[in-house]
Amino acid sequence: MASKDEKITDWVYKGDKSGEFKRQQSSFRNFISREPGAEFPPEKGRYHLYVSYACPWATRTLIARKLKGLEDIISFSAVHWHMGAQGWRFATAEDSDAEGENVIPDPVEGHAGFTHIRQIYFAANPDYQGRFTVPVLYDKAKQTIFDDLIDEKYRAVVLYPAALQKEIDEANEWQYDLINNGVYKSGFATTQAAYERNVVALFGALDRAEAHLAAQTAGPYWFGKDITEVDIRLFVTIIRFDPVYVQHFKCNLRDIRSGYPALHAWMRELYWRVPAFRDTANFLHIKNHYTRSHTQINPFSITPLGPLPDVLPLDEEVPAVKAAAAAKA
Ligand SMILES: N[C@@H](CCC(=O)N[C@@H](CS)C(=O)NCC(=O)O)C(=O)O
Repeated sequence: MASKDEKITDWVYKGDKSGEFKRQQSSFRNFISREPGAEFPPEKGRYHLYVSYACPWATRTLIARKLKGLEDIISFSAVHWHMGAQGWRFATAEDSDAEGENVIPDPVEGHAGFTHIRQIYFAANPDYQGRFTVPVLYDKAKQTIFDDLIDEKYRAVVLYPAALQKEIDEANEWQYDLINNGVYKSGFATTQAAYERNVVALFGALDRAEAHLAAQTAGPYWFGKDITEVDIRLFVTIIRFDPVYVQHFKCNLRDIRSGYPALHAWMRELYWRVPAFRDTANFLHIKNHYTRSHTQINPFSITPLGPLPDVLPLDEEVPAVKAAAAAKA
């Protein structure tokens, strides 16, 4: 946070006249490495991953963990979907509104009595002054944390192949700023100008993604036949787009299901045919978190029911798309 009197719920820094949301840089930048003598070597049971099913950044680590078969190596738990004045909190035995795999109190030894993610940050650094974000990777051996996950850490063989690294980096650069973060910059904007600038840029980037996928004939994924980091990073935003971002963050120039056929097909391919994507998409957490935590946007905390279903089946289209297809045939 920029200063001590900044609150968790101040998404735009006080005194920032631009009205623009600026996501902070992570400060615990540690890396697991196989190099001999590495400070953080890969080790079964040593690391615990804290996530929120609501958070796109956290969900991409869960997807990567599953795709790379790390489930027996790195344990995980998920926080409750509600983020209040103290930030993310752990679920308790009394919570009956947050179903999902491992939505549990802090399971790490030595963390008895921990109620919030912030306590893990302070245990790692009592003078920590930043935000308390997920995902967090906790190192039980060194009792320290990582709060910046996929960039380098999961970059091994499959998801970040050498032959594609340049193209992956290029795609990540515009997609991160304009799409992943673009929805937040649109939704958290506190001036009309900041909103319009960001929402127009967001849809320009979606058009670019749509054109790329429409031209991809080699396979269903971003680069054709193999899933890479780009699919993971883009998916976590696109899967939340219709259920949340269209209405909650006012990203409503179009929606995915009626306005972006290639993105829609790509997203559903991942969701319906690749368990790592479907199993980590928890719409209860996703919808409730945004609509009931951001009370500056939605003061009555009413969660819209639609659009229904959260994700259309592979062989179903919205009526307008069906009608257009019928007219063409
Ligand atoms: N450093 C993290 C940032 C992730 C992030 O911004 N997470 C958001 C939720 S989507 C969060 O936990 N925000 C809590 C806060 O800012 O108080 C990463 O890149 O992995």
